Amino acid sequence: MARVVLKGICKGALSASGYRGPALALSGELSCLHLTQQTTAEYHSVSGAKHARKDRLRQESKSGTQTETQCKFRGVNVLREPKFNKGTAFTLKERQIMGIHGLLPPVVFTQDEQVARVLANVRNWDEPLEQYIYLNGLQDRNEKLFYRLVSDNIEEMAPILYTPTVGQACQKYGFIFRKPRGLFITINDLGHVYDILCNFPEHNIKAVVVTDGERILGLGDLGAFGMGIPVGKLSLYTAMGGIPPQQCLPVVLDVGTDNEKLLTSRNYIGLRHKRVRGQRYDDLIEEFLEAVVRRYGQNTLIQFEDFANHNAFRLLEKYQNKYLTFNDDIQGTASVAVAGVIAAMRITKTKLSENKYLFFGAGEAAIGIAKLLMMAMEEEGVSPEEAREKIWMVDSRGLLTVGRPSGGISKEKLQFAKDYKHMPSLEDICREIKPSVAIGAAGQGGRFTEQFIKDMGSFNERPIIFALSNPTSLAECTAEAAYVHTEGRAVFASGSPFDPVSLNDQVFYPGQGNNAYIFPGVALGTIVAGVHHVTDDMFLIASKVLAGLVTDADLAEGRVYPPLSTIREVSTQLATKIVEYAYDNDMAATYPEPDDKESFVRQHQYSTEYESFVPEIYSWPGVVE
Ligand SMILES: NC(=O)C1=CN([C@@H]2O[C@H](COP(=O)(O)OP(=O)(O)OC[C@H]3O[C@@H](n4cnc5c(N)ncnc54)[C@H](OP(=O)(O)O)[C@@H]3O)[C@@H](O)[C@H]2O)C=CC1
Ligand SMILES: CC(=O)C(=O)O
Ligand SMILES: [Mg+2]
Repeated sequence: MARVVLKGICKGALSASGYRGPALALSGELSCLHLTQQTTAEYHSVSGAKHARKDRLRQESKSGTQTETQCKFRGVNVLREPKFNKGTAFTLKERQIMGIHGLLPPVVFTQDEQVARVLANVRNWDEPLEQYIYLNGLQDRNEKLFYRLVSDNIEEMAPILYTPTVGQACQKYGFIFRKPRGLFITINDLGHVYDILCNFPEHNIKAVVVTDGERILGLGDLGAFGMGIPVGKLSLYTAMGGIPPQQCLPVVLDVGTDNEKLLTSRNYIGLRHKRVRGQRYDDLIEEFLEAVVRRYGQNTLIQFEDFANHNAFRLLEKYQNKYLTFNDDIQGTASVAVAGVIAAMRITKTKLSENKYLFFGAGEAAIGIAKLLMMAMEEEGVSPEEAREKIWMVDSRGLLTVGRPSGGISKEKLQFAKDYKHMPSLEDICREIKPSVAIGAAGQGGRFTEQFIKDMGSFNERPIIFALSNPTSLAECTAEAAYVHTEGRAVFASGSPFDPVSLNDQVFYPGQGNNAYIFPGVALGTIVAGVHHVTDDMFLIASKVLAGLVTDADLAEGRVYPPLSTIREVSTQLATKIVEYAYDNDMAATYPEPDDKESFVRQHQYSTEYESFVPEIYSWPGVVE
């Protein structure tokens, strides 16, 4: 059996310089030591002894830039492992070397040809949910092809993998469940959470998205079915932000559900009891966070997603300075909405502080937006009191007022409560306040009625109307309604995508005011810089960068966000600014500080290009194939 010490192993991936890795058997027991091209994608921040060892190993190798992945798969297992499988794109030589010759049809396709085929397949399905299932299957078979398809066709794929279809997928998660993805950690696992994390096959996790499933989009408590959300968000981490999929971990914390329909459904896949609340719930959260840090290091980003209001705010307050964590529904949403408003100011030619804001909804999204708006207004030079005065909020009981007759008011709401008469009707409030900006985030579909929109149009030359609730069915109004009832004068954005609207020979392109414009970039920036915690400043920076990327041509078409097709570049720019901010403010733990932050960010991004599995030895002089 021929054994060689390889200098370079992966054709095209390694220069032949200086590698002193393990010997590679070239005969029957071939184990392919595969060095990926995510060269500097390992972080120098401390993330456990194991990773420190890897870092040392890497520094010792002269190239100093190679990540190594021990690929123990050969034979049919190569085809079964989505991160290595190339399907019909394996070359003849690779098929022979890896013992898969004959297991595939003889044709060898390029990745481009494969993309054309899978795209046609997606389009062949009539129903978005069928397309979702097909895409999940592809992700489970051939990860690079999946991400290439999604990244190259993001405007078409995002509504399938994300809102609105992901909402439908969550509602039917038990029915469409094929193969597990991520970790299901239950309240019964208290005391053993770390052990469960150790069961996850990937070891270099940098980003966790976690939900307890209690407020999935605007669809309410979906319990363990909520897993579709972390899975979908993390697909966007990769497709939109370029964070490698092997560094991403979706988690559902299953503490039960209060959704009676699910509790009695045969298809329900979670714990069949009411939600556990109180101390045991808090213990699970605490143990989970500690276990993540113990397993993957302090600089692991943990995104809280779709927790119910009563937990979201208090958990954010409790943990935001202790862990590298943020709440996407509060902070990510705030950032994208404020970006949209900043961009819209170029249309209305006003300052933020010259506007009056009416929020329909006073929950995570609305309060988060209002607080960030205040920060942005204060940067314009107004006092906190003056900024606060501009903000009016409506919840399920009507206008937020200090003197509410019963039930009190939460501390988050109190800061925006007005000393004003009780007013229950949104339309009446709108007519009384005469806002220039209306932001819907109440999960109550259609509540921006024709009258409401017309009223907004009567007070303002260019009314700003954001219907941010998800999924589409819960949007406060459609794009068409916003444009039609204002004769095309509305500046409109929505949380879920709407098609362009033609009106009087003009086409309007509604913006998608969704936190997906923010979380992939902010996550990428915080991870690569190795920051200890995420600050509100970072979200305001992200707002300003995002708004700055909106061109005059975008605005002329009615867009207050850059086209989604540019999202990878948007995320890269966001991440670059976050990295710059982190170094400028002594928050970065990744050393040495890179001179060129943008290329530093780009070096960490995932490539969907297939790599060769042909050991470089085959190109050495004198080696007979
Ligand atoms: N576009 C985006 O990126 C995002 C969109 N969202 C969407 O925003 C919506 C709300 O999410 P979130 O803020 O987290 O949820 P919360 O549960 O925290 O807040 C919902 C708010 O809506 C209010 N509300 C409910 N029913 C009514 C009603 N009939 N009239 C007036 N107000 C009402 C609630 O009032 P009360 O306080 O009295 O209960 C509460 O203040 C969801 O649809 C979600 O999908 C969320 C995050 C991101
Ligand atoms: C977009 C999002 O995070 C939500 O609707 O909850
Ligand atoms: Mg959410």
